[in-house]
Amino acid sequence: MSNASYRDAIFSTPLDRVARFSFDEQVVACFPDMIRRSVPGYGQILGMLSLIAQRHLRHGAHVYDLGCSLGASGLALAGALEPDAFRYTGVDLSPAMAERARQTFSDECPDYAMRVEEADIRVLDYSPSGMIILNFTLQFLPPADRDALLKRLYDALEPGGVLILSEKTIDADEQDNAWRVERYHDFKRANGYSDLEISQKRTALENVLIPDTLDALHERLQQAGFPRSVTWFQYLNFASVIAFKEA
Ligand SMILES: C[S@@+](CC[C@H](N)C(=O)[O-])C[C@H]1O[C@@H](n2cnc3c(N)ncnc32)[C@H](O)[C@@H]1O
Ligand SMILES: O=C(O)C(=O)C[C@]1(C(=O)O)C=C[C@@H](O)C=C1
Repeated sequence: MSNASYRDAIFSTPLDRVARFSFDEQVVACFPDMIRRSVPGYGQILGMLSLIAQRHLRHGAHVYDLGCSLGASGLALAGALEPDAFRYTGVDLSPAMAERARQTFSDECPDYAMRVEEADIRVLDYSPSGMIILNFTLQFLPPADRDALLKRLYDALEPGGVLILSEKTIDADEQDNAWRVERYHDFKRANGYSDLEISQKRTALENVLIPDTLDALHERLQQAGFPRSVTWFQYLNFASVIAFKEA
């Protein structure tokens, strides 16, 4: 597959039937553009990952990036840390994503220990890790599967390890939620998406991306065993949380 990246125009023409959103070849081909124009603060979240790693990661520790897509988090870490500072495993269920992430790492950071596994993160046999990144992935799992996964990740973390959980969120208050969603649509319009694209993408994501409230995310983390979790980033209906395992 080519490593070229295209502008996201998937929902730009009227579709008779909008199919359920999936991470297929068409999405892979424009994913960097799609996520940058669709997730408020995406670049800032990536930039902060390496600063968090510098503070919390033991030298040479293992890092998981679950639902790694094209490996943007891994590239951000490799861009800021020395090759012996960490070992990285990206995991993605989409064959097209995993294949391209693998290619990107061998092209862009051949001196770093970067692996990509094509697997379902719900059934993976986890190795001990110092840091686990779940960037906009938990939201795509059926809600009933989320607590069990977080518990397994807590168990896989070494003492003092951290989990970074970034998600699209929903507000419990209907009026607050409506305001955030409307401003999010303004954000998308300002990034060049038309009303048609916004509306068809919304339909495609229905029952595929099921957001939790920020409170529910903290609750899930606590249930999983984490004694402490902190919201370190929020921009409209997108947020990132860090959860700490006891040292
Ligand atoms: C929004 S993308 C993640 C973006 C990526 N973390 C980043 O920062 O660029 C969600 C990814 O999760 C993957 N995914 C969804 N369900 C999965 C599962 N059960 N196991 C592994 N990967 C999964 C999808 O294939 C997709 O690539
Ligand atoms: O476009 C949207 O409405 C989104 O929710 C953005 C979002 C996400 O949050 O994961 C949805 C699908 C793509 O993976 C990229 C970004």
